[in-house]
Amino acid sequence: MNEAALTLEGWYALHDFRSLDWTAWTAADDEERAVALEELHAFMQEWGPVEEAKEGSSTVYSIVGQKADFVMMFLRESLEALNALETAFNKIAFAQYTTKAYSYVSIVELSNYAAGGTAGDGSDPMLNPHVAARLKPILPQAKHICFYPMNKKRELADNWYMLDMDKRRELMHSHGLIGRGYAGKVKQIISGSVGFDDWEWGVTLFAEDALQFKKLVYEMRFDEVSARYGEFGPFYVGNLLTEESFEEMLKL
Ligand code: VOV
Repeated sequence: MNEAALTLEGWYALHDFRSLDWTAWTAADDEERAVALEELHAFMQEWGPVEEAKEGSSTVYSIVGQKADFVMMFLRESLEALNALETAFNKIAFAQYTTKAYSYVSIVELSNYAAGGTAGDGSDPMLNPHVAARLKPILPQAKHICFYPMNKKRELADNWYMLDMDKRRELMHSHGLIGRGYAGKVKQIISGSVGFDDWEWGVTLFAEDALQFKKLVYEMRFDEVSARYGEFGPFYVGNLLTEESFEEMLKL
């Protein structure tokens, strides 16, 4: 049997994409809208204490284009906690003015291809602050988000899972080098979703300049890992929503 890469897992992730039902929102009266906004505010107010307690991280971005209107991204300790969050959202009055657009379930993942950092000596990798910060990341309040799911190909001629460990490590090294060229411009969170969702990984990118998403993803297309083995799902791109800008977006 071929050697699987060892993976470390951190927080579970839910990307919860919703669309606004503008017909229902505009048909509601001022009081109904006020109640909905108040409950949305209360829902979002709970995110801060969770982050302070280091039990997770949360953020919300608008989505540009027709695939969705906004995405709430949650990182939590367990699938139960993610489940409780989506149910809690569904119960608030504001949710009645939204429809479900898409969702993605995964877990923040680090593999041992780039050996440095991932402990192989039996010690608890979470004791390494760099590893801990990667696996349980506080989501940056970057202006833009880009999310897409992806697979590594399993075709007869091009099968990632049939490559030996040394070859995969070599290819991932080159992948990492391209990524490093975007240090300070793009922050990536890679989450594994084999057994959890329809693709093998979720890729979440954050940047102050959205153009850097295009530059990075394009450059990576020429790297063998992506050029030969990458398969990509739908792309979602959007803008950071604060409580204020979220309300502004909903103002009639
Ligand atoms: C923003 C920069 C950036 C940087 C620095 C970076 C580096 C690295 C390193 C060092 C490693 C290996 C160790 C680990 O961390 O697991 C990875 C791992 C991974 N990556 Fe990456 N990646 C980036 C960015 C980055 C992008 C933009 C994509 C999407 C690919 C594209 O074509 O659209 C991606 C994908 C992945 C995936 C799916 C994995 C897991 C592969 C597996 O088979 O297990 N990644 N990645």
